[in-house]
Order: sequence, then C-alpha cells, then structure tokens
Amino acid sequence: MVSTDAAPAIVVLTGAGISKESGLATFRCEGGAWQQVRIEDVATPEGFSRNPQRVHDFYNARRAQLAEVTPNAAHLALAELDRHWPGDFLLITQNVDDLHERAGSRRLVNMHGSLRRARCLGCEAVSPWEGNTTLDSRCPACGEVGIMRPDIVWFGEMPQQLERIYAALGQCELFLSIGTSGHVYPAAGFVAEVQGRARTVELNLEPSKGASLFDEVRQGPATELVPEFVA
Ligand SMILES: CC(C)NC(=O)[C@H](Cc1c[nH]c2ccccc12)NC(=O)[C@H](CCCC/N=C(/NCCC(=O)O)S[C@H]1O[C@H](COP(=O)(O)OP(=O)(O)OC[C@H]2O[C@@H](n3cnc4c(N)ncnc43)[C@H](O)[C@@H]2O)[C@@H](O)[C@H]1O)NC(=O)OCc1ccccc1
Repeated sequence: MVSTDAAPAIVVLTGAGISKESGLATFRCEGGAWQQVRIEDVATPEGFSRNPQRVHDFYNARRAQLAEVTPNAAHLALAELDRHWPGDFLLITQNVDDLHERAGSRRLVNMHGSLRRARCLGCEAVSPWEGNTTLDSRCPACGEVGIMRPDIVWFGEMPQQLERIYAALGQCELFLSIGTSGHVYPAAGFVAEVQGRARTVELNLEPSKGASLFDEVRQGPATELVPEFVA
C-alpha cells in the first residue's frame, strides 16, 4: 500500500483505539476511562493540587494494567514500518501506555507523556518509573520527597515535543490517523495542518469528529486495517 520508491515523509498519529484490542479501555467509548472518572479530578493540574492521592491512584492503576497487556498486530505493523522505512517517519501517540515502545517503535513521540515516567516538581527531572508514585516518592535526581507526579500531560498543559511534531507535520506527504476520535487539541488539529499538502488517511472503528477532513477514511478494527495498509 505504501511504496518505498521516492519514500514520502510519513507522519502517523495514534489514539486509544489502537490499544483497545490489547485490552486497554479507550476514553469516550462505552465503559471508557472518562465514563468512570471526571477529567477535572484526575487529568488537570487543579485536580492534582486538590487531591494528589486520588490522581496517584488513578495513574498507578493504569500503570499496573500495563503488565497484563501486550502490543497487538497494529502496534507491530507500525514498528515494522518504522524499522524499514527509508524516508522520514514519525509516530506521534496520544496514548500514555508503552505498547508502541514494546512493539519496537523508535521514531516515536509520546505527546501526552507516559505512564513509564515520573517528574519532580522541584528539580523538574523526568525519571523512568516502574511501581507506584505516592505522596512520599523520592526524586531519583534531587532526592527530594513528596513532590513527584506522573509525567503525563494534563488538560491545560502543553503537550511534549511540539516543535519536533510541527516540524514533521510541516514536511509530511502521508498523514495516517489511527484509533482517535479527534476531540482533543492540538492533536485533533493536525489533519487540518497538513491538508492540501499531504495525502491524509484515517483508519478507525467509526468516523472521527474530523473524518470529513481526510482524503480517505477506512472503518474497522486497527489490528486488521493497519497491517493491511502498511503491507
Ligand atoms: C476536551 C477538549 C475539547 N479539550 C482540549 O482539547 C484541551 C483544550 C483545548 C486546547 N485547544 C483547544 C481548541 C479547541 C477546544 C479546546 C482546546 N486541550 C488541552 O488542554 C491540551 C492538552 C490535552 C492533553 C490532555 N491529556 C490527555 N491524555 C493524558 C492523560 C491521560 O491519558 O489520562 S488527552 C487523552 O484524551 C484523548 C482521548 O482521545 P482518543 O485517544 O481519541 O480516545 P477516544 O476514546 O476519544 O476515541 C477512541 C477512538 O478509537 C476508535 N476505536 C475504538 N476501538 C478501535 C479499534 N479496535 N480499532 C480502531 N479504532 C478504534 C473509536 O472509534 C474512537 O474514535 C487522547 O488525547 C488522550 O491522550 N493542552 C493545550 O491545549 O495546551 C495549550 C496549547 C497551546 C498551544 C499549542 C499547544 C497547546
């Protein structure tokens, strides 16, 4: 589907839908994460200052879940494409799970952070993090206690590596969006950013909010559509 001669520059954007078939709930679908909790309480800086234990519990539970899931055929197909693509390639994920990394993706940006990292509110150091973050976690860099937070981008906070993202969008010739509903910005605005300059394709279980902006929309489960598209 994607011919290597001339190797156009590719940008791929993924959302929660790509990890659904690995067993991780999405946000807005039936039984999704945002059905169970209020975004304001767990995914905003205000929610963290109001009740940090609540937020630690929310992300500790999601981090623990990672041990029960594995990358699926869609994650693996994108890692394969990254490994062999001779042209520019960037995979931008909104997901905070580690399934793209575990599938072998390397040219990857976690624009909303990762459950596998924690940040110190004192020295701002970002450290790899296995177990739980708690009210008395110690910063591996400055040794301070009690000022660690999950390295997750909350609503109202600036996404990570935006410069690298917009540089790649600025020269991409194929923009592929997978498993995202197109509700959250700035990610939901990327297709408009490349429209008219790049070929744009959406692979999603149901059309996203921005589906009309894409040249091509294919509906179906990511584990079927993605391997077929990159084959
Ligand atoms: C709700 C929305 C209206 N609000 C925003 O967008 C806000 C405010 C805002 C900014 N600009 C705007 C413009 C207009 C309106 C509002 C705004 N944005 C922000 O606050 C952002 C920060 C937002 C990040 C928040 N953190 C997340 N995640 C980490 C936390 C956590 O994970 O706990 S967002 C979180 O929700 C989003 C969920 O969306 P999806 O991943 O798409 O999941 P969803 O469940 O919605 O959909 C799943 C899809 O998959 C499909 N699917 C399901 N199963 C399958 C399957 N099997 N196969 C294929 N597809 C499938 C379904 O059909 C569905 O379409 C993801 O981004 C996810 O990361 N920061 C910011 O703007 O900073 C300033 C700034 C200024 C200038 C330039 C840049 C920035």
